[in-house]
Amino acid sequence: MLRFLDAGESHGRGLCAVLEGLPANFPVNIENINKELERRQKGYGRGGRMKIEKDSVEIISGLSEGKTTGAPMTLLIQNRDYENWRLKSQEETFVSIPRPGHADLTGEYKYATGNLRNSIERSSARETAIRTAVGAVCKEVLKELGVTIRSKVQTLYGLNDTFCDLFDDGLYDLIEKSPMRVLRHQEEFMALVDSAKKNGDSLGGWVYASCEGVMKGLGSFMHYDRRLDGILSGALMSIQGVKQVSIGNPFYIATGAMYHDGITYEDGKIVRTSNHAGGIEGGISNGEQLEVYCYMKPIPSLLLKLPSIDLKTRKNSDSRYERSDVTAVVPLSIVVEHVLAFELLKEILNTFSRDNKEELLAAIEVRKIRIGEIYEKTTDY
Ligand SMILES: Cc1cc2nc3c(=O)[nH]c(=O)nc-3n(C[C@H](O)[C@H](O)[C@H](O)COP(=O)(O)O)c2cc1C
Ligand SMILES: C=C(O[C@@H]1CC(C(=O)O)=C[C@@H](OP(=O)(O)O)[C@H]1O)C(=O)O
Repeated sequence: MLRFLDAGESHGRGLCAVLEGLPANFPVNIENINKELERRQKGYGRGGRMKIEKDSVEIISGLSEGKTTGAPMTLLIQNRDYENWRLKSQEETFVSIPRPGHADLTGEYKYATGNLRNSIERSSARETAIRTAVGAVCKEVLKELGVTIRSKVQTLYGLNDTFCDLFDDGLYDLIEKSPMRVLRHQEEFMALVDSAKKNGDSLGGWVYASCEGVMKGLGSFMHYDRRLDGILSGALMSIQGVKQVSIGNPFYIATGAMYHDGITYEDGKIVRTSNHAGGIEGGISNGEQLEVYCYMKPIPSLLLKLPSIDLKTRKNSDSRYERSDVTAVVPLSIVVEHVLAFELLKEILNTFSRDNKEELLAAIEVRKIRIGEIYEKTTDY
């Protein structure tokens, strides 16, 4: 079974992960992983931290001559900001006023360390850097299996009536117009971020990701915890700030006749007439493009004051601000890709369960041949 654990605090020495269960003989190019880490750091609306960090991964186990060996893989990312934090005094880093929407208060309810900084450090989305590195390794394997993943920002600050594509490389295409509001250009995205920043406010929004080449038959309806839609949405919901996940377009409200994807034969092959299901039916992948949408709430660190409390004085207080992103929808889209990469590879290995590249490719091939044979033979269904 493919699994990983990660560790590390936002301003500690760094982040690390141990990824176990990779089949042997898959090439892993560290440059490709670093490119993904760089993509995750970009995006208009990021705060000062991203000017300090320049993420790159060190892989200290699990690779030989650039290929997986089947051994556990250990990944490390250093925090450059550690140099600025390590000499800070306890008073400087002490926090007793929780930010509404962040993990400051709930973490203290649970761990009771007496300093909210401890919750802030581990709950931070800094952790998504190492999750992206893990997912980038999985992407390397998926590439060999013919699976590719892309993402884009769908809309800013959660307005369901704006449907735009904002790719992290800056391309911006309108895919559907709304009479209410249309974000036409990247400049408009930037203007919205600038205005939120000026007002001391923050923004959330929707991102979209698609996976091509996903083989039919991942996941299962045999038990609730094996359903692919449940597995993917649980993992995506675990990303810091994500509050809604949809398999298929959540904005497409339609009747059954409009919604459900027809099944037809074309040249002896089963073909779907549309893909509103987003690639999963009955908890199992149907071989269509896998399409997911995630909504991120607005960033909780705001200059604008919200009601809060001071746990030290036990009095009401304005909320406190600390250095922050205004919006993180662009990096979120990259994180979503990598969370999907890990989960998809895990499900592929759960389904085809092989220990090396050659046997895994052969097992996938057997399934494809078998499905092809059924299509040819079974004209009666
Ligand atoms: C890539 C990324 C960057 C983020 N940057 C910030 C930030 O700078 N400031 C902040 O307060 N929250 C930021 N967040 C969101 C918080 O981490 C998140 O709201 C918090 O962990 C609580 O989320 P939850 O209620 O979904 O667990 C970021 C999230 C992501 C995915
Ligand atoms: C460090 C990252 O994101 C951080 C996530 C985050 C939060 O509260 O979640 C708060 C900010 O950190 P800082 O308090 O150091 O400015 C973001 O920069 C990153 O994405 O690598």
